[in-house]
Amino acid sequence: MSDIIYTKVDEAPELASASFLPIIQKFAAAAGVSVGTKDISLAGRILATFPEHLSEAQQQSDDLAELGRLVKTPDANVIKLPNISASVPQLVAAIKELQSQGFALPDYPEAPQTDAEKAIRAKYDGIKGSAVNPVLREGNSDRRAAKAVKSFAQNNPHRMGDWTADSQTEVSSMSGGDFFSNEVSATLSKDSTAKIVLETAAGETVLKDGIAYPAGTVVDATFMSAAALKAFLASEIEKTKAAGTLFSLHMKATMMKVSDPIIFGHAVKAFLAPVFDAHGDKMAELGVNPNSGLGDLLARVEGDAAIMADIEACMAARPPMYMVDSDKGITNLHVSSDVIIDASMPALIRAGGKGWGPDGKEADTNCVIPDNSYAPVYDETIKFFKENGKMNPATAGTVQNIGLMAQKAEEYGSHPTTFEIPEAGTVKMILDDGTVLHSHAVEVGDIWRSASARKAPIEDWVNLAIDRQKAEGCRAIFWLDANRAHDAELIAYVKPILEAKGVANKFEIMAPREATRASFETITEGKNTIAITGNVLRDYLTDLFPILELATSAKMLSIVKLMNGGGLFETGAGGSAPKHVQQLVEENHLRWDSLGEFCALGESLTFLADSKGNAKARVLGQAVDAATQGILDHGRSPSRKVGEPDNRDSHYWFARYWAEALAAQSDDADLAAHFAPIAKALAEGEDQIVAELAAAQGSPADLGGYFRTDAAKTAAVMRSSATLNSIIG
Ligand SMILES: NC(=O)C1=CN([C@@H]2O[C@H](COP(=O)(O)OP(=O)(O)OC[C@H]3O[C@@H](n4cnc5c(N)ncnc54)[C@H](OP(=O)(O)O)[C@@H]3O)[C@@H](O)[C@H]2O)C=CC1
Ligand SMILES: O=C(O)CCC(=O)C(=O)O
Ligand SMILES: [Mg+2]
Repeated sequence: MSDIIYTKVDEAPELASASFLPIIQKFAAAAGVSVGTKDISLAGRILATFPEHLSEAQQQSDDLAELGRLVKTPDANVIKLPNISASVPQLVAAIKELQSQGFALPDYPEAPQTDAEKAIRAKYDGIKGSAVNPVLREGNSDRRAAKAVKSFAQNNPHRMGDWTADSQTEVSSMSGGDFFSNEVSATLSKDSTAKIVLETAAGETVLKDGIAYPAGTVVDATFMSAAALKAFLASEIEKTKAAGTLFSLHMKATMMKVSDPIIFGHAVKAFLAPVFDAHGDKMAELGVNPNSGLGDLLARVEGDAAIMADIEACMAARPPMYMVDSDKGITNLHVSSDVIIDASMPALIRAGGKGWGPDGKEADTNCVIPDNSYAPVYDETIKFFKENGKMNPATAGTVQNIGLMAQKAEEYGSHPTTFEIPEAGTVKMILDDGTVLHSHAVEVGDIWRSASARKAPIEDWVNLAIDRQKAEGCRAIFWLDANRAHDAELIAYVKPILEAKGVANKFEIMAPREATRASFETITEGKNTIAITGNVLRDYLTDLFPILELATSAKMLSIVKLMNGGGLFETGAGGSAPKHVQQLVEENHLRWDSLGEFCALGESLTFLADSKGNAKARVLGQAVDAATQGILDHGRSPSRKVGEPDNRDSHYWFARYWAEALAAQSDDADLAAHFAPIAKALAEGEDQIVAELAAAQGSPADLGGYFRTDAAKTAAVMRSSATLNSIIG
């Protein structure tokens, strides 16, 4: 195994790797540090899942499984780039592309009938949604802006949209019947095995059996009422129409891959209710599944003039929708993975509460977030900005995050225990000693789920928070709601640990809404605070605050201190930026900023130095930090516009600053001597390299694929300076 594993992913970050990884490998090799790759891309994971359909030469190892084992060992040192968490339409598109490239993969069975089809479907469903992060995240999360990155953002503040008190933008959530209001929770006093059953008039169905929980696990159960959700969505559509705002729905269909596509499907059905009423049977015949989105629906019914006419009439009568791409007519409801709440809400808030309408213009927006568990964070943020005006990134302090994440904590681990209820009855969660832990009366269509958080991760999370607060000395708040069942169980863990360590006075505990306001008040005063949160808020807040403070979460330091001693270094806190690929393909400009990769690389090398006593790795790591600082100080980050320096230029500058820092240091004479001529060659080649990189821009780029690009073509595009390549090798 290599000293450091750099993950092979998808889309923009993977394109960036084609340019950056050769530089990393070349520099690391000089210090005897090996940097290998493991493929966790969507295409790679599909290929690894179906060896029996592929020729021997086409077969691929299951790198994700291998990494899943590695992260449970103290040897893990993994740099994890963002990967696609695929919705069904993305998965289907990836399968199609691979088939066209000669891989005889089975189609995705939309409606599996035979056992063989069901088996294929089950395999594909394992690849769907957030299938990578939960496997690798065997530790809790520490996300923050590195000091250099934060001060750069303060000195070079990004543009923020204006917030006015009369903005009509709002967050709308259900008044009851949601996951929040139905939640019950208990902490298990001993090791237990549980089963989940549905009791109906006809008898008992086992939904899930043999769920093993160690003592101390916090086990929740809750459900969302389908009837309440339907009534809510119908009334929100009417309310939006009356208000003259844009209708928008914000979900996390990738990480909540079972529950949220169902809720998304309800919204598609509600928006097109008259069409489903008139043509429901015909649409079902055509294979329409509302959970797959409006995009898939339109593709299936486009040959039917009557349905199409009714859709057009219905859309005309509905409020205008918040658009993903108004030029291409892609709405919020086209694909469930297009609008992902952690990125979409902060972007809208940063823009002054504006979404893009079908006319391509900005407008106030009704942000529908059905469940109340976390919606108050966005609601309170919007209220705060309406009262106080937009935030000033030049003076604002920072909100760091310590997130409970390990071992599939909380909702993000709930997929195997989430069910769309087939028949009215009672769902019971029963322990092996006969105790009925939880029980809910449910109706057909309700979405019932159980989530859990284990004792060891919870304790590790509290201790991580104590360490972080000690290091920062700033305000620190546990975002826990004493009135929410799950949070009350967590508070019962948190308080005794803080007291035992004598640090209770350094921490506050507040419900998410109050914590949101307190945090904005704190950073508005230019001070810092630490948000200590559960898994979902970890995800939401590490986009919300960075996007407001730094313009993007891509620049964040994102460390996962693995519970068995290894290190996982995520690059940034955002995603794989599909729009950036589009731009590269159209005009050969990649605006992806690799600052997240730079930060992660520095941390990974330092971790290697600490964990393996590797002194050369420390020197390399310190030089990475100097290079990152150089990128910021000299404004070498990519520009958004074609013809201006892009991602490739930033890698040239990074290599140069890195080599210069290595040549200049005196801790390791061998490394200094090795890098002096490289630094010289990079400096002398500047004009040539910059010109070669600039010359490549402006015309379409051929990558030979989207989900599985052609390695040679991608390298040709991303390594377009022969002069730089000859220095890097
Ligand atoms: N950790 C992970 O593996 C994660 C994976 N994802 C996956 O990523 C995909 C896309 O997710 P999405 O929600 O659209 O969010 P993204 O974070 O990919 O993109 C949102 C926007 O943020 C900006 N942005 C993001 N990263 C960078 C960067 N490095 N440099 C410059 N700008 C950046 C871009 O703005 P602009 O267009 O204005 O340039 C981009 O369009 C999905 O498949 C999702 O599942 C999402 C989150 C985390
Ligand atoms: O795994 C995913 O799909 C998204 C992860 C994410 O958004 C995050 O961790 O911030
Ligand atoms: Mg996120």
